[in-house]
Amino acid sequence: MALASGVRFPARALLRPWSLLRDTTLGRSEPAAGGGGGGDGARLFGSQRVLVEPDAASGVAVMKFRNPPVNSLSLELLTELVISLEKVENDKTFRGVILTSACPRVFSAGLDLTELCGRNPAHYTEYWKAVQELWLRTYLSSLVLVAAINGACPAGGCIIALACDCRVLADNPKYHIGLNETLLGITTPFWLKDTYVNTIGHRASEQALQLGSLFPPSEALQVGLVDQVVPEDQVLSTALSEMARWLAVPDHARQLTKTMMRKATADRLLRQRDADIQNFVSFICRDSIQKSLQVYLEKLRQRKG
Ligand SMILES: CCCCCCC/C=C/C(=O)SCCNC(=O)CCNC(=O)[C@H](O)C(C)(C)COP(=O)(O)OP(=O)(O)OC[C@H]1O[C@@H](n2cnc3c(N)ncnc32)[C@H](O)[C@@H]1OP(=O)(O)O
Repeated sequence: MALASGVRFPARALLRPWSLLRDTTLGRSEPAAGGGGGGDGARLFGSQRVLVEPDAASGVAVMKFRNPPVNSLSLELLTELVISLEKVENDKTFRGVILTSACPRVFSAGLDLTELCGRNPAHYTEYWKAVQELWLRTYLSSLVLVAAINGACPAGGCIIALACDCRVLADNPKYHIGLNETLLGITTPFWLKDTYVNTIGHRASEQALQLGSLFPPSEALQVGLVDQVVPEDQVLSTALSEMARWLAVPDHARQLTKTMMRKATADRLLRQRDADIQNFVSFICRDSIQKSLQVYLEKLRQRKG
């Protein structure tokens, strides 16, 4: 699978990349974006953990994460997301994608902590490459990406949302969004910090990153982390209206402008991807970091209700 930024996929994906995209959505598709039929289109794009509901008429695909219970970003989900996005991007029918969750109450719980605990350096290397790849693929996408955030959106979930062009958040006080890495005893890599700064500014990022702040909807709107907060049942329709606004602009001009705005940030990572991986692997392998993550994961498992 030729991917621009060179992520290594699991062996079965390399041998038969589309094995990850076999249709598992038959009979389960909901109506597609813009009221069109998802039927045959859904068969083209669906995968086990990523449902894609394409609407060729509007040129918009709704991509839903389905990795229950909390859409944690496992290696498999990261891989399927990258492949699904690439597939939609390569189909010139599509000009926009709405990213949302098929799991109730959670957009994404962020990186899968079981991928970060008790594994070996080769696994961490593969995993971090996949994280980088998803970020590059979304951040530099020529498509319009709108996040319809219909649930909690911490850490890696927020990172996906930040890579989109526009964010619509459901107005539920439990749906917090932000980068809370410090509360897990880990730090945000420079390229995610840069994305935060680009979105909410330096001072707000400095404060929010150090405190590991997770913002409820009203505060997320105030700080500029999301563009709209709407009642939960209007998240998708609002995301579609936003999409229409962005698609009203000629593609070439919008794309050139997006590249102009984002290239420097992405280039900083592209110039030092290998060093960033080594940095991550040596950091995550430290005993103290492993301990912090295990304590956090244990607390999560014990915290019920
Ligand atoms: C250089 C160092 C590394 C830099 C990395 C920088 C970038 C990003 C980092 C990250 O993304 S780290 C992950 C941070 N994520 C979180 O802190 C979120 C943790 N989860 C929650 O707060 C809640 O689960 C939720 C998302 C608000 C949902 O709450 P809900 O009450 O609906 O579900 P729970 O009962 O809490 O969870 C159900 C089930 O899922 C497990 N789980 C939750 N989050 C994760 C996760 N991120 N990874 C793996 N597993 C997770 C949780 O333990 C429960 O499991 P069981 O007890 O049912 O087995």
